[in-house]
Amino acid sequence: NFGTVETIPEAFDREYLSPVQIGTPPQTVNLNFDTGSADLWVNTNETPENQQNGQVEYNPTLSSTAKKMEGATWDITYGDGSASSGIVYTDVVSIGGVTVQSQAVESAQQVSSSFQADAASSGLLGLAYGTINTVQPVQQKTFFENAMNDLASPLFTVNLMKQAAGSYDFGYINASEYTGEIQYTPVDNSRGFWGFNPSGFQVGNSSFNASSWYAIADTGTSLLLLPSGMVDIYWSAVSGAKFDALQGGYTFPCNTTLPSFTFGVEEYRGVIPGHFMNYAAITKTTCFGGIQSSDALGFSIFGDVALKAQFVVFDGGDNTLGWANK
Ligand SMILES: CCNC(=O)c1c(-c2ccccc2)csc1NC(=O)CNCCc1c[nH]c2ccccc12
Repeated sequence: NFGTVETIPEAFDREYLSPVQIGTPPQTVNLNFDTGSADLWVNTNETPENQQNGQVEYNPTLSSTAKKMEGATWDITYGDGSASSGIVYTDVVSIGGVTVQSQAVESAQQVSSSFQADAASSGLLGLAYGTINTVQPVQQKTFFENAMNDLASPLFTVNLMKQAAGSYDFGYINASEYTGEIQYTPVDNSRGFWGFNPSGFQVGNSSFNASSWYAIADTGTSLLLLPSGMVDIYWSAVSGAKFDALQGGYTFPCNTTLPSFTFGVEEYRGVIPGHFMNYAAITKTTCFGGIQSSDALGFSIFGDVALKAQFVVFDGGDNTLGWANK
């Protein structure tokens, strides 16, 4: 079978939320689909009231198909320092008509401040490899891993848009969502991520700089995080841009016209329009850049700033990533 679900951007395209049905009768919660992690966790009736800000909850006691996974716990800390933890149920989970009968649904008994403040998001739905799922003592599979063998094709596609509704498709490739040919490239999943090797980069209409490095395709990270050498070259082409240690990255005058950023995947060239690199206004006149350094991380992250310019196929059958412009 196959299915599609819309995904809606929050302010600044900071994150994208999609409706998910959990339990019997179905309870719909809006979750952040995250190809950079592998836990499906959600605010529930067990989440402390003082750690919530109006989020819609999943209540397993109201679901006839919910089963507590005795003795199971989860505890996740993301690179930005945010964290959550709790206990585990299994229940029926459906996305866009694709149903998994027994999906591990992780109930949050603790969420850190950035999640507490995020009123629109009821949690995350991990789409990375289950090898980094945090449930103990028995590690759990992601929704996609559980659904994969029943899908027409063992893949899902990501079509994020700038300040507009996009979609996650499961089990099929919708040719109307991209232009040209899809460039497939092998995935390095040794760290549990959808890792790949870009082949170089280009700022605006300048020459292409061939280079090979390791990056991950991560819908759960907002920005495009790249080696500082590339980031410095990009921002040196923007008059008035500067590294602002207080803001923790490059800022630039909001009224500047920004150059595009092109990345290579083998022979393919993915183009990110210049205006995608304006992440958010800090003041009336100063804006924060969408391209920032990944040096502190040790690897690059193609987050939403890059992904919203592309149509990306996440193929769990042959462990490849497919890239196309749109
Ligand atoms: C900024 C979020 N991204 C990360 O922390 C991250 C890092 C990472 C590692 C070190 C320093 C900064 C980032 C590596 S892979 C990676 N990707 C993920 O961890 C993907 N999941 C992010 C979930 C997430 C963390 N904080 C949020 C706040 C709002 C919505 C979603 C989130």
